Amino acid sequence: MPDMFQPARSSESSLDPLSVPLQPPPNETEDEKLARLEAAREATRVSRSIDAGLVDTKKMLERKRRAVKILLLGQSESGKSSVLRNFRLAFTPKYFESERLVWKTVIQLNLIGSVKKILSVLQTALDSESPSEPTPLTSEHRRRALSLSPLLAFETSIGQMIDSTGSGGYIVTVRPGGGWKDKLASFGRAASKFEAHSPVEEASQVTQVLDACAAEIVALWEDPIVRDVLALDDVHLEDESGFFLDDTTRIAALDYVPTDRDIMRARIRTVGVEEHRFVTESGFRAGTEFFITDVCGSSSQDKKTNRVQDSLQLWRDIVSSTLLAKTAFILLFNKRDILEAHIAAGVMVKKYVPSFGDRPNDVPTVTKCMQLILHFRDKFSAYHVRTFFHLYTVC
Ligand SMILES: Nc1nc2c(ncn2[C@@H]2O[C@H](COP(=O)(O)OP(=O)(O)OP(=O)(O)O)[C@@H](O)[C@H]2O)c(=O)[nH]1
Ligand SMILES: [Mg+2]
Repeated sequence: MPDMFQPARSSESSLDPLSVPLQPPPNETEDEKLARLEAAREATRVSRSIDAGLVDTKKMLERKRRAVKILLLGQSESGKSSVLRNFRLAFTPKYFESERLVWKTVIQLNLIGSVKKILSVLQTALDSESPSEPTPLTSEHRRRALSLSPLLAFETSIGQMIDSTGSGGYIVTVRPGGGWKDKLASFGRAASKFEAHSPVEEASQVTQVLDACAAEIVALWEDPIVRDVLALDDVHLEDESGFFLDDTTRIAALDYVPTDRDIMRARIRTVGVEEHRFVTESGFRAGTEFFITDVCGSSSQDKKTNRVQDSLQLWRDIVSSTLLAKTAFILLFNKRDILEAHIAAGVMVKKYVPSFGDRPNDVPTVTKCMQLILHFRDKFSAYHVRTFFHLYTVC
């Protein structure tokens, strides 16, 4: 038996070290030989596919290096995913069109979510009724709530189908990745034949039940007693995102197809991080490759902190990051239409931004006066010198 601890002889040391284990064993049978050769072929195939994967990865990284990369940041509900949606409408219209039916289901779910919220407030009011505190709700309200209850089951079943995380309260919340869109796409697709309990059948049922319930939903939402009960509970659905109750008749129609505007107003909460890669189909520099990363936003747990302060804090955190020292920033002052509506309703900006002071409380002053921008810019330039754009937008 050879001594394994003896140094190899010089003639052996020049051998390829792999050649020894790869040599056929002595007394190899024909079957063993075939198996060995097959294993070698398989190993070569795997090795080549790894090489091809490495080449693809290298190409992808090179493409990514040259592509436009955008990271969307902002607090929850600030409109990050809407910016992405707007972007796709403008620069990848064919893709946007292909997703229209996906958004139909999201909008239907938004509408059902609002109904669910109203019914929950009414239920609480009915449950807490006492002789000393009678509720203005009547047996007719009970009947209406009962007649609308089948709608709520759809929210659960569609949520399960798209693997909704369910943590968004009345808002659809999906896991990262496009999986939910693929499921909703098959869900919303029209089909002449469908299997029992298939997504298509369920989609058709949601549309039919919504159509059948439309008059009841409209009556519920337009009922002054219901509005009073909601207001007493400080529930203002019309100020919430994904609000479609004023459009019930149109959305619940059997032949409803969402408009671009509807799609922009739809609300679905992002969780985790999603990277979207696409090549622009039209517009400025068509053919440009983009990687846009959309992340879930967070909101301050402190209810006393208003959203402007929350955004400012987030902005400070971002601009002070040394990792982003050389990154160009685009600061979007979106939801300009909401600002206009709030100012028209008499909301005083200085209540939320004390440094706004006693300037005229009108839209041109708020948007044009650079107080907010300068505030942001000061915070911005205090840390680093880099490219900075700001835009006012409406989704
Ligand atoms: N009126 C109005 N609504 C807007 C505008 N931009 C966004 N929204 C609405 O605001 C809601 C929230 O927008 P999203 O894009 O889902 O917000 P997000 O930042 O992605 O939120 P998370 O995914 O929770 O982090 C949606 O219902 C949008 O339709 C705007 O300019 N005007
Ligand atoms: Mg989002």
